Amino acid sequence: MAHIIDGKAFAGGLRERIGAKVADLTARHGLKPGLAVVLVGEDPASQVYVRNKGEQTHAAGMHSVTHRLEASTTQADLLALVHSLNADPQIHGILVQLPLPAHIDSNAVLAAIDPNKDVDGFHVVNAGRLAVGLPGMVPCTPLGCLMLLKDHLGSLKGRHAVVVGRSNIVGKPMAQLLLQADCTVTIAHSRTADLPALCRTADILVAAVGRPEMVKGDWVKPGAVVIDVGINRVPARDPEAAAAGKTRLVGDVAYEEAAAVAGAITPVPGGVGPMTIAVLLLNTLTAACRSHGLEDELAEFA
Ligand SMILES: Nc1nc2c(c(=O)[nH]1)N[C@@H](CN(C=O)c1ccc(C(=O)N[C@@H](CCC(=O)O)C(=O)O)cc1)CN2
Repeated sequence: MAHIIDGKAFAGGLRERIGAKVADLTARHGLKPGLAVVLVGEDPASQVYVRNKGEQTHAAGMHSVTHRLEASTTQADLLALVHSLNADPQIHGILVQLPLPAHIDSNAVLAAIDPNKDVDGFHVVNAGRLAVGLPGMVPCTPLGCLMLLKDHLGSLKGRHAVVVGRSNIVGKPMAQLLLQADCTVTIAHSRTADLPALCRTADILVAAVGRPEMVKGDWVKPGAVVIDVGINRVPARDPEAAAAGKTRLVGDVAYEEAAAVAGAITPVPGGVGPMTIAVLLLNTLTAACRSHGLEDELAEFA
């Protein structure tokens, strides 16, 4: 049976270290990192994530501001808010929660965020910095996955990593990070020929496709490390509960089957998910330190 990679525990430890660093920075330099989160509309999952972001930012001793806007907010009003946050010296990180309502062009909004305050790492300038190996803001979920992998494996050098999924916010940055860590990287997707056979060649298999339990146990090479980025809500197992509308969370990996073959695996929930917000705090700390020429303070998080 595979080792279970406990992302929840790792994220808790990381948040504690960030909190200690924030207290230290505030005492020595009067610097209090500030994060602004913008939510448009009432998507229930987004409301939970945004509330958690606010609570965890506050718990880490940071300045936390949440802007909750109505679903009917115009793109022009949202852009005006982003511009005002870009100009606010108390705000070092800006995050616009996705998805945005359909009438808003997400790319236009992400492009309006100052790249140095783009703690999501979604701005094209940060995607470019990552691609060419320059310091920038790195998307939270892939960076969290990399941290879990390094914590479990140590060096990733020479390993074959297969990333299933080619999104701009997970698949592509994940592949870039694995490449920087000296992996041999293959990006696969729904049109990849014989996906199961390709996955079976992976020492590190990252599933980020958004399809419940798509990656089966016989897609996993014995001993491989499986990182499940998926968060899918499906009907509860119990038919009565399902009929009553109860749901459960599953990843993109058929967990039981894969855990029987893998060397290590992240569960859902409790694996990659909690890393997303912990790394958001780290990115906010990073943005704050860089804005004050205090990059050296970040050495312990490298
Ligand atoms: N602007 C952004 N929007 C979205 C992002 C993002 O990184 N930036 N990611 C996701 C949602 N997300 C954070 O925003 C997020 C998703 C999941 C978790 C998490 O801790 N998941 C738990 C389970 C939670 C549950 O019970 O529902 C887990 O996997 O253990 C945190 C943050 C989309 N939008």
